Amino acid sequence: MENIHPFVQIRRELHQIPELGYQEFKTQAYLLRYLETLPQERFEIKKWKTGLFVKVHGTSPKRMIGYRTDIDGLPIEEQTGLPFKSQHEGRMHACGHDFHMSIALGVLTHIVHHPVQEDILFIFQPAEEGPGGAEPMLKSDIMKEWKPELIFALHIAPEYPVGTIAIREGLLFANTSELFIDLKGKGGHAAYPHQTRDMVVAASYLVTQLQSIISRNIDPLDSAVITVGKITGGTVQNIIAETARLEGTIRTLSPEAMQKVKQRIEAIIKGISTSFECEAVIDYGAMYHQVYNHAEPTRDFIQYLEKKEGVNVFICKEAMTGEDFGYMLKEIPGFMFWLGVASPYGLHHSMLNPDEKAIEFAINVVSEYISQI
Ligand SMILES: CC(=O)N[C@@H](CCC[C@H](N)C(=O)O)C(=O)O
Repeated sequence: MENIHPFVQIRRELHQIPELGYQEFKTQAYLLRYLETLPQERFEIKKWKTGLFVKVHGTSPKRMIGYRTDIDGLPIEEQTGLPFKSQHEGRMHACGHDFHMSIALGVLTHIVHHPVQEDILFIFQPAEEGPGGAEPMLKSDIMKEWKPELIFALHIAPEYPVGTIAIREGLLFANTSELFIDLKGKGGHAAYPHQTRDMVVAASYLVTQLQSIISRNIDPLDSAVITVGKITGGTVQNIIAETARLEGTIRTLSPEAMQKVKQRIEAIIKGISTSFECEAVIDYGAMYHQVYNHAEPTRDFIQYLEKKEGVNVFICKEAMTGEDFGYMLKEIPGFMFWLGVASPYGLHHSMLNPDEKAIEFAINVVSEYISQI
């Protein structure tokens, strides 16, 4: 029989029950059940919506250190065919939050059994993929009372091998904003387009015009992304569509570029509604502040990693991914890093299959880092 590492087993169990933001009821119950198996006098738990705060007591605390993990899954139908694949139809841990949680539980367990001087606050945060849990958790009464002086988090990185930690001082992840555009024209018979205002055609022009913002309005030495991930519209093949909806996301390397992109989107939408005689409504949904690693704690962490055997530290470029952990770093000094998990398929892919050896590696690296702070 295969000898499975206990936190790999936990990852596999969590992998089977992915839930969307603020619906993480089974996940929260799973985490609580696990915490019941540990010596209760060593920590305090406070529930926050579908998330949790767990404060592990230090031996003679002078400050509190925060370690945050996200807990939600994505609306993706898993295609890995793994024996422990998602049991929730149309839901998948395709961004590694199952890894993040099992690593956090592994570190928490280590700290419970090997007490450290400082109080350690484990933050199990819902809704990272949207609509965002970090900002409201930060503003909660619990975090006013339990406010760490240093905070950090990790994210799995399919493109790096196990053993690699990628990090940089300053900007790590982009500013993000969701983007929803509803178009309303006039439907009708497919054979009489002149009597209608076709929103499939309007939406098609709109998608290509949006891309011109990136190529013509953003400084080529700066960077921005507009991705339209979903288009819906119309009812059947021989009826002209009265409505269409675009769902997407905007990514920029600076808050200023985000403002510029939004101004241009609004100008383009005005043009579309004039030329296609339609109504157009924009909703920006959830916005995430950039993830900006503070210099001193990042340098300290890199120095710690460089001394540690078996760790390959890679100073990476910034990425256009978003993370609402950026809100926590806006208020509290700290950092985020990428953890190599060597998967041929990337984040948000239905075949994502990270190498589970990264779990034990990360538990060891993070536990030891906390122990030596
Ligand atoms: C690490 C990661 O993949 N994060 C997500 C965050 C999504 C924020 C929001 N729903 C948006 O799409 O703007 C990402 O897609 O980068």
